[in-house]
Amino acid sequence: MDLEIYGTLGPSCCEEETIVQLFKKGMTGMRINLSHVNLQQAANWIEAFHKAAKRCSIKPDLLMDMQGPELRIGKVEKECRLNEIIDMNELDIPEVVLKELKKDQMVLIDDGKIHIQMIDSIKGKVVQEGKITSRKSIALPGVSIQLPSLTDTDIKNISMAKNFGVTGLMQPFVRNEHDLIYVKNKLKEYHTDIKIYAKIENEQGVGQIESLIKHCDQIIIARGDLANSVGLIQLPSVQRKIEEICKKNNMPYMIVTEMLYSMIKNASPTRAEVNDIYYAVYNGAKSIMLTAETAMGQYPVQAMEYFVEVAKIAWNDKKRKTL
Ligand SMILES: Nc1ncnc2c1ncn2[C@@H]1O[C@H](COP(=O)(O)OP(=O)(O)O)[C@@H](O)[C@H]1O
Ligand SMILES: C=C(OP(=O)(O)O)C(=O)O
Repeated sequence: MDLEIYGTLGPSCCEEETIVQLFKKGMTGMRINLSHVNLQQAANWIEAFHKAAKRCSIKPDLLMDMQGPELRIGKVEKECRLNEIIDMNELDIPEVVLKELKKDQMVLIDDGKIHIQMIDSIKGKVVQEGKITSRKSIALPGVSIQLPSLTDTDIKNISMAKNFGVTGLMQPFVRNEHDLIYVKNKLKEYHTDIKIYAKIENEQGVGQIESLIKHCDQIIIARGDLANSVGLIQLPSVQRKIEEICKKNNMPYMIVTEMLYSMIKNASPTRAEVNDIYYAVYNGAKSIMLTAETAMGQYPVQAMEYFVEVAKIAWNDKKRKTL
């Protein structure tokens, strides 16, 4: 089966033994999210990853997901209750975001799980409640904040990537071809030949896909942030549009985020989730990826088993149809 199946490295799956189990279920590679940790800090996890691969006699992919122009809150732990009034300074928000806050601006935190509506430039009212934890994403719908393609930490991580056996770079919030050309040149500077995966996470990226294709190896439909930008109810339609552009251009693409979300807490998935995996693969995805399910979920190995088994059925059905 020529399908790439990824998990995300995190506290729930960082032991060598767990990674061995994930490989045995059929995982072909892992992603490390460098918004939560840098390569040096993750050295033990990455060593466990390579040892596990050796024990399973496989050569897996290791993708590093950069910080890039993505906005996140700092180190915070806060339960936000419906209608509670919050002082936004408490959330350790980047300065560039604080500057944009004004009455009625919506603020979406953690891939849109928590919604805060500003009542002035400092205080906001919780209109969709939830618990905020450290380094979650923050988005201001309708506001475009210009940030560099890579952070200083990203560049340090690129300089170390080869030593850690990284095979691919996931570039977040790709806005135009210049983001990818910049990344490609940075990789060249450090003599790394690692592949580039372009994450499409907002409307700007969706509008640019055709121009991105010649500068990357794969397009990623990163549904977490993408849904914040296009609106959750538009997500399936936008996903289909990206898939069609990729297929028309023979461009491999990956589908990621919340594919087995309920398995963060439950030992088996929902009917809707297994359908999502099946149609992602049946419709032509080259790669699929689990995120929080393996990184911080309670059932990382069981989640991978469902992921791989459903994907295999879809892959075989697709092959039979095209014969
Ligand atoms: N390297 C890590 N160290 C600690 N926690 C992590 C790490 N990677 C992921 N996690 C946890 O798993 C969650 C889901 O992972 P991921 O989808 O990569 O993050 P996010 O949604 O924040 O971009 C994160 O929000 C974080 O709580
Ligand atoms: C995978 C995604 O990116 P991140 O985990 O950085 O939010 C996503 O937005 O779907």
